[in-house]
Amino acid sequence: MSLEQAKQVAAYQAVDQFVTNNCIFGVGSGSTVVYAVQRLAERVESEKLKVTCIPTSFQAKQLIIKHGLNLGELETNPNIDVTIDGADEVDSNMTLIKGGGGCLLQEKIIASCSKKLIVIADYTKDSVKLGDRYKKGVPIEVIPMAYVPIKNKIISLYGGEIKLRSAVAKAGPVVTDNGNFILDWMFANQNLDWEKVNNTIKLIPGVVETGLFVNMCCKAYFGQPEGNVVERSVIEK
Ligand SMILES: O=C[C@H](O)[C@H](O)[C@H](O)COP(=O)(O)O
Repeated sequence: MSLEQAKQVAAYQAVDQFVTNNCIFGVGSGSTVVYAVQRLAERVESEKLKVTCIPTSFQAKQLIIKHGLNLGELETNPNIDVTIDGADEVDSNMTLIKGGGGCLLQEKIIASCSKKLIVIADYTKDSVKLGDRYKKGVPIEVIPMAYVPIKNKIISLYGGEIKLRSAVAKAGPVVTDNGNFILDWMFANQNLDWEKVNNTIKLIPGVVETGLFVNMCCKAYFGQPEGNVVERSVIEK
C-alpha cells in the first residue's frame, strides 16, 4: 500500500467515527486532510448530513468550497465539536509538530476552540520522541521584522539550528496565510519539556505561534502499509 493510501484509510476512519449530523467541524490542512474532506463530502451527500465546516487555512477553505460543503466562520461558530487535522510528527505523549505546510497558526486557533482534536497521518509520522522521524524541526511563525532576534534568542536558549523557510516558486521567504514568516528550528536536544519550550518561545516578542501542539490532540489514526489503521488515544494521567 502506498503512503497516499495509508493517509486515505486513516482519514476515512476518523471521519466515519467522528463526524455526526449537525456538527461543527474544523477542517485541518495538508495532504492527508484532502482525503478527510473527500470522505466528508461523500457522507454529507449519501447520508444528507448537515455539517458546518470551519477552515484552518486558505487551502482548507478551498477544499470546503470545491466539495460544495457548508463553509462557516469561527466568528459565528466559536465552539467547534471536532477538528480533524494532519501532523508532521506525533510523539508517544501525543505532542505534535505541525506547520510543515506553513499552516500552524490558524490550525492552533481552531484546535483550541475544538472539543476534540483528532490527528490523521500515515505510519511515518508515528514516533516516540519528536525528531525521531521528522527532521525539518519545529516550525515557528514570526512577524517578519523580528526573525533575526527571535532566531538568536531561541539558539541561545536551546541550541540547534534555525532556517528561515524559503519559498519554492518565489524568490525569498515563505509568507504564511497571515502574512508572516516561518522559522524552522532543528533542535539538538530531543529530551526537552515541550510544554515549557512552547510557553517560553511564545513569550519572545514577535513570535506569533509555534508548531508544537502540546496536550491538544486526544486521538490519532495512523494508516499502515498493510492497509489497516492503528488508533492511539491519550492516556489519562
Ligand atoms: O502546515 C501544515 C499542517 O500542519 C499539516 O497538517 C501538516 O504539515 C501535515 O501535513 P500532511 O498531511 O501533508 O503530512
